[in-house]
Amino acid sequence: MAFIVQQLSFEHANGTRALKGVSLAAKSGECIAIIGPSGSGKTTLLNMLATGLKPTTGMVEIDGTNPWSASKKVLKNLRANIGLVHQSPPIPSRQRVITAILAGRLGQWPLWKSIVSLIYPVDIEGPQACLERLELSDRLFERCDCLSGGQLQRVGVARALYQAPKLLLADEPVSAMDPVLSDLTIRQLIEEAHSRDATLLASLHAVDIALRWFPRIIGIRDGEIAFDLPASEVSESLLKELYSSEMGILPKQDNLLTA
Ligand SMILES: Nc1ncnc2c1ncn2[C@@H]1O[C@H](COP(=O)(O)OP(=O)(O)OP(=O)(O)O)[C@@H](O)[C@H]1O
Repeated sequence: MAFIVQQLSFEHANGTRALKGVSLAAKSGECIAIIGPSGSGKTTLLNMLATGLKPTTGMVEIDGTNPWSASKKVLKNLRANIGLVHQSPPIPSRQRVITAILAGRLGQWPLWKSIVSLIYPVDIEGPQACLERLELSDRLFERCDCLSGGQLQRVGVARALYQAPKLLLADEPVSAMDPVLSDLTIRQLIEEAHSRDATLLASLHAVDIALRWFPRIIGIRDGEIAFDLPASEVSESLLKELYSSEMGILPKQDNLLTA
């Protein structure tokens, strides 16, 4: 699902300007990584595309629709086609893994089915298949508060795979995983996007993973786009500039590529 944002700005209630005039566009089926220092605005941008935050100024258009001037019905349909993987999945701790994954389709099901799914699993094979892709199928009936941080993140990814959205947004989806599982999980997200011509936009602190898997890289710093380039054109000096501290301290290349 294509999207366009133009001159997008967002100011938090306390006056922090998290985004300052961001413009970018993505086509259906594109896979894009957003990288940048902590606090640069990555989560804010993803939340705006997920229609969870309304821009202070600027325009968002997803699949040709401005969510903030759309009717309730259109907005509901749009949201059912947008999946957001949170860095810390907002899953009630006592919930079972299967229920958490089924919740991915709450926006697509009629009300009665959504309510039943919270009490009784209305589908077992679907969630199981999503967990298998992430090597977690043995945890289908486990309670979420019995999982590690990295396992819980994979449940959040499984929920998005089960939802099968046309716009897949992922906010630091592998930050709690080891390198092997991080690679596996990102590969699954990319394959999912390719198989359904869905657009994938993922924020990542692991620059090596971003460069390895994503053809297009957007660098964001202090609420502004620093670069938007094919991965092959993201140079060491661009990365050093992106991550250099306000104090002028430059990161070592080794640190960037193993973040
Ligand atoms: N609820 C909030 N109230 C006020 N300021 C906020 C709020 N949430 C985030 N911010 C500020 O907005 C800016 C952008 O934050 P954001 O979470 O988008 O950055 P990020 O790039 O995702 O950071 P990280 O990599 O650490 O997750 C930061 O300066 C942050 O302190």
